[in-house]
Amino acid sequence: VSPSPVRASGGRCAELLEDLRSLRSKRLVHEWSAAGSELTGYGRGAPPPADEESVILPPPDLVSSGRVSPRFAGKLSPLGEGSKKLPQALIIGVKKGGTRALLEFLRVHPDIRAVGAEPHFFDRNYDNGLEWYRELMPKTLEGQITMEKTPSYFVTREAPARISAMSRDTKLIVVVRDPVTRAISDYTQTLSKKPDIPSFESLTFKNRTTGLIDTSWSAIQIGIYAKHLDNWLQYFPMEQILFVSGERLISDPAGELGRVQDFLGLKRIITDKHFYFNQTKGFPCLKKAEGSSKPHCLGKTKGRTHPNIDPEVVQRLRDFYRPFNMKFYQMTGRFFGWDD
Ligand SMILES: Nc1ncnc2c1ncn2[C@@H]1O[C@H](COP(=O)(O)OS(=O)(=O)O)[C@@H](OP(=O)(O)O)[C@H]1O
Repeated sequence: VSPSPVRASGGRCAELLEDLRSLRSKRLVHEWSAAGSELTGYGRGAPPPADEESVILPPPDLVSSGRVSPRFAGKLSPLGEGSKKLPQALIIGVKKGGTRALLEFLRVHPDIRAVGAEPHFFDRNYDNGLEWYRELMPKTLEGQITMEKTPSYFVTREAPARISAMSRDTKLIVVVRDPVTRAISDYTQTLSKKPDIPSFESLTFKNRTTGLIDTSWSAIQIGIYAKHLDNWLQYFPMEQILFVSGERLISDPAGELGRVQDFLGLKRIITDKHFYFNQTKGFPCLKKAEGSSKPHCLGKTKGRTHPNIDPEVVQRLRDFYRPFNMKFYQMTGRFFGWDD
């Protein structure tokens, strides 16, 4: 399924609407199994690759005319009441940090309404305009928070200014994960789509003999969190950014969700009662997913087995990231424990 928007024109509308209907039902099937999202333009010097889930954006002209069913935007209130609002909170990153898990867990909260797919508005689709973006949102009632997640925002240079122009009060959430594991996870995702890419070890180095790391490789670049955060701090105060530990989101999901609910000013409704540890999956899962009474784990693209990486290369990467991690702990006032 192509992640790029399709444009409708004149007489082709009915046909396109039909296509969209079928694409949307595919998206719904894929929502939790999250099969989509794979990387394009992967390579040295290329911008950080796409990482979205199964993204199917409705065509801008259909969205603005209000003719597209709001199903893209997630659940409606039972009577279809409320109005679409621009998001007050965003999960901006990081890619492979655990952003899908966080969003799906948050959606259990009755005061949160979220878009299922990644809109990529503040990076790829900004030219479509804020009205286009607002149309993608689910309807909310008074007091409910509208959210979306697009992990590439964290590394998009223009994103802080654009989000601040939408609203200086936007609350930002970043799920961070050990940058070395994150890089391997990122590589694993690419490898699953393109089995012929070079080894992780060879992509890591500019020059293996001198041990010079290739920081232009997006898998490495994304993990220099302190550098990216600097860019956000030009536009947002630290109090408006919450950092969620990707590791703790797995070992103590209720604990991290407690912090997120506090940050969003919500009652702590999501608690340890909502989770169980699924032995087969090896991850926490929801006892009941939003709008369902059945247990739910994330799909098979979440929690993949990583290939074994040469331990010397892993160590070299640990040494590379250490000073950036220290800086990041200092900036955020939170110790994430990646360098023990
Ligand atoms: N509960 C639960 N279930 C399954 N997976 C979980 C969960 N919590 C966190 N994770 C971790 O989320 C990692 C994928 O991160 P993202 O969802 O941010 O990826 S993406 O950027 O949207 O592609 C994914 O990375 P990999 O393990 O490398 O596949 C998981 O480790």
